[in-house]
Amino acid sequence: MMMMMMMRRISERAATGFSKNLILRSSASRFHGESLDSSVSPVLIPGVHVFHCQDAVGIVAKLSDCIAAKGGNILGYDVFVPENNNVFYSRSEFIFDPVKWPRQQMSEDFQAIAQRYGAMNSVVRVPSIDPKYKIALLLSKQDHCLVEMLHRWQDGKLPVDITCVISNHGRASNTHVMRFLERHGIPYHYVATTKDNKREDEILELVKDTDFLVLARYMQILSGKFLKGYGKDVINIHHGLLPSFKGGYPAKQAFDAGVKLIGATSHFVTEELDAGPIIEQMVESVSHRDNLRSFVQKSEDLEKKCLTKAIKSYCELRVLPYGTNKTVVF
Ligand SMILES: Nc1nc2c(c(=O)[nH]1)N[C@@H](CN(C=O)c1ccc(C(=O)N[C@@H](CCC(=O)O)C(=O)O)cc1)CN2
Repeated sequence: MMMMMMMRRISERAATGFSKNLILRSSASRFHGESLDSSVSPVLIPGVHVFHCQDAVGIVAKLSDCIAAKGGNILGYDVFVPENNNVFYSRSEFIFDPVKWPRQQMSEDFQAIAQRYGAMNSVVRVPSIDPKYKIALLLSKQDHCLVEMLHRWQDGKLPVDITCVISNHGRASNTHVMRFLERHGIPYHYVATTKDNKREDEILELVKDTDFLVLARYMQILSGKFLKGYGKDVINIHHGLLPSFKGGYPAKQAFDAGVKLIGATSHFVTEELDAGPIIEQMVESVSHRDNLRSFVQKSEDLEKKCLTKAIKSYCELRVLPYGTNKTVVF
């Protein structure tokens, strides 16, 4: 539900669009097919479109015609039509000339098809024109997930704007994390919580302008009131292979259970703890030679990779709600 609100919100924002016909050479490419005019070869930029509607004949044709009619060239096209379930999902990657297909017109063209098919989701993004997703990161005491996300963000692998970091634990200003945040102008908000006061209203105020939230080992259970008040997607990383070992200390639960596979799970946050739609999972073998310390270390390594992959997929419009508690991840 929340993710659909998020997708719809992005779609609304995209529709109000960015009509700047910027030609950004940094992420542009030259189409090496037959050029329409040998004197001027257009600078083409990438776009992504995801679509989810009731299944019907001709949707792919309609969507591909929409792109081709404006001179766009489809580079990749994923379609999913589950059996016994009359729905259609697609994700297309294309390049186009923003002079020939202005950003606002692109939104209107896809919106017209979405209306024709009564689409549940239709979201288009042009990464080099549209603003990056704004996110806030929430964490508690451990910061290995935060550090990984900051490093991936710094090397450009996470195309987001980190508006702030919020934690219910304070951190000394001379730590690596705090120095990094200060260097990059990312505010750190220490919001101490107690069992009786989770200070959710203050957190809501701090995150009101974000597009989605990331819980990077945030050890407080968010209330349904908070999730409804925020109204957009919240992504969590659980250092266990859900649905096994929900709740606290999953690595110890797994160790005590004598498992031979441990894992990490990134999922959407719902009111019920560790029960939201799964986005990404990663696993690693363990054996009798492992101890609790190596379980925890391996879990943390998986956790970091799983979370950043999930966030990247989400930003690339690869993740769509499917049924009541699943996802399609293209
Ligand atoms: N509404 C939701 N909130 C949160 C979710 C979620 O799925 N739905 N995920 C958690 C993260 N998490 C596991 O990944 C988790 C966090 C906290 C606990 C827990 O038992 N917390 C204790 C307090 C522990 C402490 O203060 O150190 C509690 O709240 O009583 C279990 C699992 C984030 N929030």
